[in-house]
Formats: sequence, structure tokens, C-alpha cells
Amino acid sequence: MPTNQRSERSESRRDTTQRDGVQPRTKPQIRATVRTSRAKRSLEARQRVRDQLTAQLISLATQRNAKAVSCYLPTPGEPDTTGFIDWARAHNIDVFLPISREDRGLDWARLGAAGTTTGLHGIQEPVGEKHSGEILSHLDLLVIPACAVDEQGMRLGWGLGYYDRLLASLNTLPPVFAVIHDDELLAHIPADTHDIPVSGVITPTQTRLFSNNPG
Ligand SMILES: Nc1nc2c(c(=O)[nH]1)N(C=O)[C@@H](CNc1ccc(C(=O)N[C@@H](CCC(=O)O)C(=O)O)cc1)CN2
Ligand SMILES: Nc1ncnc2c1ncn2[C@@H]1O[C@H](COP(=O)(O)OP(=O)(O)OP(=O)(O)O)[C@@H](O)[C@H]1O
Repeated sequence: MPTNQRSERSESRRDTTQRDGVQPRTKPQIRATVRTSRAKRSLEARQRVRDQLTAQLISLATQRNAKAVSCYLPTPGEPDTTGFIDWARAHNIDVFLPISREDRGLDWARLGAAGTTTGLHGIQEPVGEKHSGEILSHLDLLVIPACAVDEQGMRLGWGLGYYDRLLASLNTLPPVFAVIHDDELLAHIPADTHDIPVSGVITPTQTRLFSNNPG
């Protein structure tokens, strides 16, 4: 085998063993990679992730003595927060969930006896009294979805700007934790000036607080 071929093969083997795989560069490339890897997860793997995340989130909420939190109801590919939401409700912790508006703003309602209904993006949303985003300023902990997070705490979403706008609009920002799978914690995500770093990240195996953020 010519030398150049051998070196190409060893290069590609090294890339696939790196934690981020072949490091994607642009936001759309990262979103495409994560979308594909989420779609490949088996039901068993999703259930394992849910159980691990439940433990991480219970531990975080307990340490912070949280009485009211925001969270999200997952799409089939997203890290599953339903175990935590069930636990929170059983422990009388108020759980506020997002309601998507056409103008890419978010309203919020407390999850209660009225349950949920299918919203704008096919996501389950709470039925009940709607509040503006400002209600989140009064909560103890914000648990938010993400596509990926980097080692500096920069968060990437799905490109619609819902959470970027929300976080920018709050006068007081409680600790914000993004929930992702382990392989979605990347070395670097390109940041725009409107991107606001999160306080921490939760994966099935770790809860990490970023040092640049008091959270
Ligand atoms: N569960 C959940 N609720 C949420 C959000 C979210 O990201 N997840 N949002 C956050 O802004 C807002 C709604 N915005 C949305 C953003 C992206 C997609 C979407 O279709 N995303 C992916 C698929 C996600 C996946 O594979 O895990 C896509 O673009 O294909 C839907 C709604 C409010 N509620
Ligand atoms: N504070 C803001 N005010 C108005 N528009 C914003 C703000 N922040 C972001 N946007 C707009 O939202 C769009 C998506 O931004 P970006 O690609 O950073 O999304 P994202 O991190 O995937 O979003 P999110 O998770 O919030 O949905 C961009 O067009 C951006 O200009």
C-alpha cells in the first residue's frame, strides 16, 4: 500500500475515535450531525437516557432546593425529561412548559391536571393559564432543550431563535441548564453575538457548571 493511502486510513481512524468525531464547523453541519445521530437511537437507548437524566435532574433540583422550574416535553429524538417532570410534580415542584407562538416567541403554562395538547411544532404543550416569558425570572431553575453545547457553555438550538430571544428578554436570569446527550457536548460551537451562554449542561452521565457563569 502506498504511504499516502496508509496515512489517510490512520487519519480517518483517529478522527472517528475523537470525542466529537469529525468536528463539524458550521451551525447547520452540527445540527445535521446531531439530527442523524438522534434518529439512530434505539428505544432501549432512549429509555436508558431518560433514566440517567432523571437521576441527574433530581439531584440538581434537590441540591438547589428548587420549588419551581421550567422544563420541556421531548420530541422523540430529544433527551427525555419526562421522568424528571413526573418526579417534580409528585414532589409539588411547579413545572412550567413552553407554548410556541407563530412569531417565534414562547408563552408558558404550569403543567397541571388539564394535561397537554399538541402545539405548533407537533410538540406536547400544557393546557392552562398562559404567562409571558417574564414568569421564568421568578423560577429557581430553567431546564432547556438544545442541539449541542460546547466546553465554553455556548448553546446551539434548532435555528428558530426561540430560546435565544427568551433568554435575552429576561431581566433576571435564573440558572439555565441545557440537556443533551454525551456526544453533543462539543469542543467548540461557532457563536453569534446574540448567543447567550448557559450556566451548565446536563447529560446522562454528568451535570457540569461552566466557570464563566455564576449559575
Ligand atoms: N421539546 C421541545 N420543545 C420546544 C423546543 C424544543 O427545541 N424542544 N423549542 C425550541 O426552540 C421551541 C419550539 N421550537 C422548535 C424548534 C425545533 C423543532 C424541530 O423540529 N427540531 C429538530 C428535530 C429535533 C430532534 O431531532 O431532536 C429539527 O429541526 O429537525 C421544533 C420546535 C419550544 N418548545
Ligand atoms: N435576541 C434576539 N432577538 C431577535 N432575534 C434573535 C435573537 N437571538 C437570536 N435571534 C434570531 O434567531 C435566529 C436563530 O439564531 P441561532 O441560529 O443562533 O439559533 P439557535 O441557537 O439554534 O436558536 P434557539 O435554540 O434559540 O431556537 C437567527 O435568525 C437570529 O437572528
